[in-house]
Amino acid sequence: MERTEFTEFIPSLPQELGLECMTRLPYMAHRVASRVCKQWRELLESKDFYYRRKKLRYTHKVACLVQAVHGADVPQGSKPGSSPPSFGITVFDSVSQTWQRLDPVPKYPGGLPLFCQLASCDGKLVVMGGWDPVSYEQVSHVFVYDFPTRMWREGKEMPSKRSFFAIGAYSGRVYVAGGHDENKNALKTGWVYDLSKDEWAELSQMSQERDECEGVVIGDEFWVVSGYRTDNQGEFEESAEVYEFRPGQWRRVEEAWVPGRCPRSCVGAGKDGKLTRWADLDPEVRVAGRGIMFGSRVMFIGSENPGSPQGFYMVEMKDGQNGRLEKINVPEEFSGGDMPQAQAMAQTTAVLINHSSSDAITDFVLKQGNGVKGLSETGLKNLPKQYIQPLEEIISEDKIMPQASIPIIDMLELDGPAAEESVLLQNVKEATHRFFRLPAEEKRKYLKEFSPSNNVRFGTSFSPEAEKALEWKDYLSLFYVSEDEASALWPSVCRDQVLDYMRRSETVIRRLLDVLMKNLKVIEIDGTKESLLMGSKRINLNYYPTCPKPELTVGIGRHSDVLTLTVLLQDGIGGLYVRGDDDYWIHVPPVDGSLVINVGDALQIMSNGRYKSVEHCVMTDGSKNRISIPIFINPRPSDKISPLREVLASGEKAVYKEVLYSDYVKHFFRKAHDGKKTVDFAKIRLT
Ligand SMILES: O=C(O)CCC(=O)C(=O)O
Ligand SMILES: [Fe+2]
Repeated sequence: MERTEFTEFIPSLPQELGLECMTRLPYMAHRVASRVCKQWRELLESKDFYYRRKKLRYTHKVACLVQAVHGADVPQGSKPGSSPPSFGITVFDSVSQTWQRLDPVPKYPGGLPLFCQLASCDGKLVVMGGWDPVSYEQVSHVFVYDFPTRMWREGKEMPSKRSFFAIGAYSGRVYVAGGHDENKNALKTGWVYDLSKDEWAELSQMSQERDECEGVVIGDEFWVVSGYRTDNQGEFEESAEVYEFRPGQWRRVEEAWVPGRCPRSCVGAGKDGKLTRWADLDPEVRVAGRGIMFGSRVMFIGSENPGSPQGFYMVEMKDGQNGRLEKINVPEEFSGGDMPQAQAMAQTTAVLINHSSSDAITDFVLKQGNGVKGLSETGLKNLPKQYIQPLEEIISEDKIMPQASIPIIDMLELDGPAAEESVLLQNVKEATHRFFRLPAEEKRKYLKEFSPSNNVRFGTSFSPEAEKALEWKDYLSLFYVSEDEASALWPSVCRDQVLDYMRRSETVIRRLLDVLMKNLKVIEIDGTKESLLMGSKRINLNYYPTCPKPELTVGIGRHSDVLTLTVLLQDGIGGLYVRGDDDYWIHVPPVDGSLVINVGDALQIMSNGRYKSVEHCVMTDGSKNRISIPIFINPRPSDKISPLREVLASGEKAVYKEVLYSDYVKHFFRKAHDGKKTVDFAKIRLT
């Protein structure tokens, strides 16, 4: 029997009809469909087919997000102690509600350069610049993604290196302006890249330098919003520059932006076609800030409450008012809330760009932070004054209230006169800086894999194995066993000063515990109680390097400490927040010569909930390095903790059961920071 050649797209359907069916196939199904046969692949990848779909209006916009990719391989030569952050481009189709990840760009098996900029131009996705994720050097690569063929190609490199610039595309060209060069000099220059000719040309200069400005194309203008000058690092300006495509010249606009506020990711063209801060658009997403227009709909990335997980939302914008906010279901793999970050180089997250599988209309770029842990701009308050007072006063007036978890206490009489105290504090801060200034190879010796002792550990983040996002922090953690052990094993650049500080903080710790216990009717801290309350000690030297994108990450996510008390010395930078009774966050300002005392979970359990452990977190700073030095006062690992006998003596019902402290700590470290949930581990459940 003679074999029939199937030349139809769909066997037994006339070619015309088969083509009609193929045209209706949504873009997100093209990848799979192109594997059906050569004929389908050729059709789906052809330009004519794309124009046909476009003409018949079967194309629509999709959003492209730069998201962290978990579990990527660690390239050789990466920074010590960490795998470089790995990012990929996710495509979200709001019509079919489907999510896909694009192949990595050429040269970057891990996905993308860090901090690269994206634009959509002529239906193609253009990726420019950024940093090499291994060496953290600026790169000038250009990559272009073609959606029909799903292929990347390399474009002509940018004329020189430039990061954190504004980008926008218009009529087959990509415009870049501002940012900074290799030497961190803010730039007022700009370039234009012609996509089809693969050529770069220089633009005229803006009126001033604009580092970390943000770009958006509105109508036939390229807006370069805010940014700051080299000498005013981080001082975001209120002005913008507008490049008018037609005459090809810049115009300066004053009062275009909220001064001091970073514009990155937050800028868009609103429904009236004017420059908009997405954060102002929908009050329901209280920690919004990132958005993308899909015609009359806007996709938001944000949280409903400060600190609560970040989600994706869609809102219909009707005339003059916003419609109901719908939560978009995001498969776990693409939820992108927490972003993995490299050691002390935590960073970007997502760039959402408006491209279409077919047609790019307005280019827009949006970065999504791991705002998951971010705090709302509105929910912040300053620490009430009554918490800032001398230790003597607090103790003598019995002011440590059962509910108080955040007294800041003047560190009077550590163990000696005040002048000595300030030298002591200065010394330990300097020792901390000395340690973090050591060359990487030196610090590396104390990484988990290499450290001579489990009691000395250099690392990053909190529970790196459990967290999807690492925190923007390095630390040296020193568990105190004995003076001899410490002298032998702790790094010599800081050992003596740290030991001295620990030794002399003993007095203040005992006095605090005395008064805390007195309030619980514990008359005497005998040997057993002493072990239970302060049987083991650890000191951390925390280092939060300047973060190029502070709005996108955190130093430490929201958590409470597991222990009895934390005695924390911070430098003058600030950034520590504690959670107040309501859902607002209080900044704990640095007060010279003072310590911050945090009540921990173990004390909450032992006091049967009369003292509450304090939830806190640390925000990153865009222009300064910060250090902090907490001393962690713990029960011993082998102690069983439960509400104290004295607390229950009057018949009060125990709220917490007895738990082995080491089990409690293990439970804490098994997961990422999650506010105060750990304490539920010890809660007695009422059935
Ligand atoms: O750096 C700070 O201010 C807080 C540090 C902290 O919360 C911790 O190490 O548990
Ligand atoms: Fe803490």
